Amino acid sequence: MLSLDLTGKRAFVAGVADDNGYGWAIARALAGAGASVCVGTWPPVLGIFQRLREKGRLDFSLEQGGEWDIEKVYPLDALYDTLDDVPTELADDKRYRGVEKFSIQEVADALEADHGSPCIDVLVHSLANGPEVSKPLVETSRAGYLAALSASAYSLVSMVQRMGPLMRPGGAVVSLSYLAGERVIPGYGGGMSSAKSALEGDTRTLAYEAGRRYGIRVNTISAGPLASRAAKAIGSIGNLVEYYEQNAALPACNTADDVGRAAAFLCSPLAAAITGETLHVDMGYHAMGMIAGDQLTNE
Ligand SMILES: NC(=O)c1ccc[n+]([C@@H]2O[C@H](COP(=O)([O-])OP(=O)(O)OC[C@H]3O[C@@H](n4cnc5c(N)ncnc54)[C@H](O)[C@@H]3O)[C@@H](O)[C@H]2O)c1
Repeated sequence: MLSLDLTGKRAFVAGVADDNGYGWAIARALAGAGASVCVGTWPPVLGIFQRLREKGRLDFSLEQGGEWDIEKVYPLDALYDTLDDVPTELADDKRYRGVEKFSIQEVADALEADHGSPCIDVLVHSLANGPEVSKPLVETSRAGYLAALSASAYSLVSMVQRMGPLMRPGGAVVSLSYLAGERVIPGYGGGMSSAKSALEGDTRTLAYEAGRRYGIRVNTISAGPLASRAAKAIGSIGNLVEYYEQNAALPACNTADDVGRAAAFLCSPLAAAITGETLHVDMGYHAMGMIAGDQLTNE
């Protein structure tokens, strides 16, 4: 039988702060396939994530039964490449108090110090941030647009640049994109649609460059809507889920675990020839050119 086996592999999943989002579902699927999983958590939500974990409020169950656990949580703010990029004002920000070594390079150094080099087989980028996401693009400020691109797209480039050297040949990178990068989704503003376009374009270029340099693959998953903490902050996510349930090719909305399993496949040897790809995991919604009428669904 073909098996999706990641035994003996280590994954670093950036963008995990609760058990609702895509990052968690991907971590769970990777662990279910046998990988050991480290996560990167944004400092402002690190304390709450650690408290949830200590109090046993995170669902560590595996789909096939049994439980998994996180190998190590690393604080990570993907806006900053090195310690020199961290603004001094952050020292006074109580959300960052007591948290150190959270720039991308410092996390790469910490991974190397903990596990040696090379030490990573799977690198997951499951994070995004756009301070003006609720503003239409046409009303977005330059600062808001660039902040969205910096947190949500350049962060992938920086992670591959700084963690690629820690990856074993045959390894794989996966990020999370959204249909707004290629089609108009009203309400997904603030330059976030531009950030997803950049993420998908960069996936192709990085597939070539990191493929030649480190022998790794780089893909992105364009996922359907999920009521994660980040998506709830944007609002109207419930309507979007309902819209997919009515109008996707398969009339349903994908689950977080659907995306988790697809990511685990992309990171496994089963996908050894797949790189530079944007894989839609959205019940085929992306393929629709016109929404389905009842007469078609009832046939
Ligand atoms: N939820 C959806 O409907 C949907 C659809 C398609 C794609 N996505 C993408 O999936 C990915 C994960 O999002 P999610 O919806 O699962 O929400 P989520 O809230 O679970 O994950 C987003 C994570 O990004 C982290 N983050 C924000 N700014 C950061 C920074 N500067 N440095 C490090 N981490 C930072 C947050 O703390 C959070 O843990 C994102 O790229 C998102 O755009 C989400």
